[in-house]
Formats: sequence, structure tokens, C-alpha cells
Amino acid sequence: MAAGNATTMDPVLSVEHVTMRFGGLTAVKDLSFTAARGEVTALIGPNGAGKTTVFNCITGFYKPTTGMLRMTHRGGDVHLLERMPDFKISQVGRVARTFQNIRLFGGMTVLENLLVAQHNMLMRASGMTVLGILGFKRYHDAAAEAVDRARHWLEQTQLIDRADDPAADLPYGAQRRLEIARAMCTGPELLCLDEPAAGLNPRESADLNTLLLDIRAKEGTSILLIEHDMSVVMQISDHVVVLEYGKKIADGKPEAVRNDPSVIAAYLGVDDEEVEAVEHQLDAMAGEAAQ
Ligand SMILES: Nc1ncnc2c1ncn2[C@@H]1O[C@H](COP(=O)(O)OP(=O)(O)OP(=O)(O)O)[C@@H](O)[C@H]1O
Repeated sequence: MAAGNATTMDPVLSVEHVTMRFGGLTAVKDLSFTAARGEVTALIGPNGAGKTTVFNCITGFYKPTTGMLRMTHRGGDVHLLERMPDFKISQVGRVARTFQNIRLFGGMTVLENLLVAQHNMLMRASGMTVLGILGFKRYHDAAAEAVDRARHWLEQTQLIDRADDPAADLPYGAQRRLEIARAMCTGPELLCLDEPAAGLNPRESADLNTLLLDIRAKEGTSILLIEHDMSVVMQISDHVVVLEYGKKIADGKPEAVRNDPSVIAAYLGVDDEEVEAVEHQLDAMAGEAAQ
């Protein structure tokens, strides 16, 4: 799917004039961008650019100092995330996330990790335990659905054979997939992934691309991604937003952003005037390599 055009796109998340200050430090400055429904939007930028801070605002870890985070569901319901307590952002806002540093329950089995993720839904079905204790059908149905959903995501992430193993025993790449499975078990409309390819080998990184494209195509889930691995960004993103020192410096299709002089300058740490010379050098090197 093509990157959204701001005037015609169907927005799932609109970040509107968000600023986040920590004391005297402004980590994010008047940031606005839109993530379109059913697309993969990548948030990139050099270290310390403010990417994780944006994620933390979207997912309720921080309340932005100013600005709005408007989540629009498929049915048209609108939720202002900055006004919600963080537990409601997953449950009501239908935003799920993974973390830069994997955060699983290492002592629990792989399957249990996915059932814990559905705890809120099970608690509601249990009438806050009373119906569960009394053995009501509604609770049993919800519990069976939770197991089915967990199995589905274990199959999608190729972890079904490890369902009964402690999560901590999984290899690193499998733990990253389990985090994505766990997030998907909550039925999100927006899946936020903080550096999902970090630490993966090229094969695992390619498998991750396939998994994310499947999630987008089969579930219609919109994805917002922070990623340093440009091969992942360029291969699966429909739309890229670039931050530098908390400010947006580019916003568009991957190929346009990749060739944007201010983005090249931000990544290479050179002034705008020097970018042209650097681009010539890169072109010359690419030409030599092709011969
Ligand atoms: N809780 C906090 N208190 C104070 N400063 C913070 C806090 N969280 C982030 N910052 C600062 O905000 C700025 C942006 O940090 P952030 O982690 O959002 O950047 P990033 O783009 O995600 O970087 P990286 O790619 O290295 O993860 C940095 O200067 C960081 O030190």
C-alpha cells in the first residue's frame, strides 16, 4: 500500500503538536504526524532524537507536556490517548507495544505469557472473579477463546513447539517474536514496536519483515515502528517520519526520505552544504561496486 497522503489518508493515529519536556530538556518539540490505517509507519532518527519518548507518550508511560494523540478506531470511535490512564490505552485505546529491551515473564511458559496478556479481558468475563468461581459459561468461553488466540499467535510466530517452555529459555530472536505475539493477543488496532530487529541476525530480520507484513495484510493492524535497521525500514515501511533533536525533519515515502539531504545530514553528522559532496561520494562508490 502506498504511503498515505495527508489529505486523503484514513488516520489511525494523529500526533498533534506534541511536546515533551523533562525539566530543562525538551525531548520532543511540537511534533505532528499521522499514521495511516493498515500501513507500516516508521519513526527513525539518530540516537537521542526522541523516538522512544514519542512511543512512551503514545502508550501512556509519559503524559506529553502539551499536544494531542488522537486514536481513531475502525468503527469511527475517537480516543484521546493523552487523557487516558495507561492501562486503558491498551484496553480501550487498543494500542499495544513491545519494548527496546525485551520484557517477558521469564519464569512463565511461553503460553502463560500470552494468557497473562489477556488478563484484563478474562477478568471482565469473570465478573471480577465471581462468575469464574461459580463456573459460569461466559467465563469458560472467554478462557477457551484466550487459549485459542494464544495458540493462533504461537503458530503465526513459529513458537507453537515451545509453548510449554519457560520464556527465558527461548533464543533471543524467538523472545522478540514472543513479545510481538503477546502484543497481538490484546487485539490492537495499532501495534507499536520499539526496535524489533535489534540484535537479530539477517535471517531473523528477514523473518521479522515477513511476520510484520503478514500482520498488516491478514489482520489489517496498523504498525508504528522505531527501527535503526534501515533494511527493515526500507523494505516494510509505507511511510517514514524522521526526528532529529526532538523535531521532525522529514515525513514521506521511504525512497523520498532516504534521499532527503537533511536526513542524510542528520545521519552522517555533516552540515547541509556538505551533503551534496557526500552523496556524490556515495554514488561513485555504488558505481564502482556495481562494476
Ligand atoms: N525520563 C527521562 N528523563 C530525562 N530525560 C529523558 C527521559 N527520557 C528520555 N530523556 C531524554 O530525552 C532525549 C530523547 O531520548 P529518547 O530515548 O526518546 O531518544 P531515542 O530517539 O529513542 O534514542 P535511542 O535511539 O538512543 O533509543 C534524550 O536526550 C534522553 O536523554
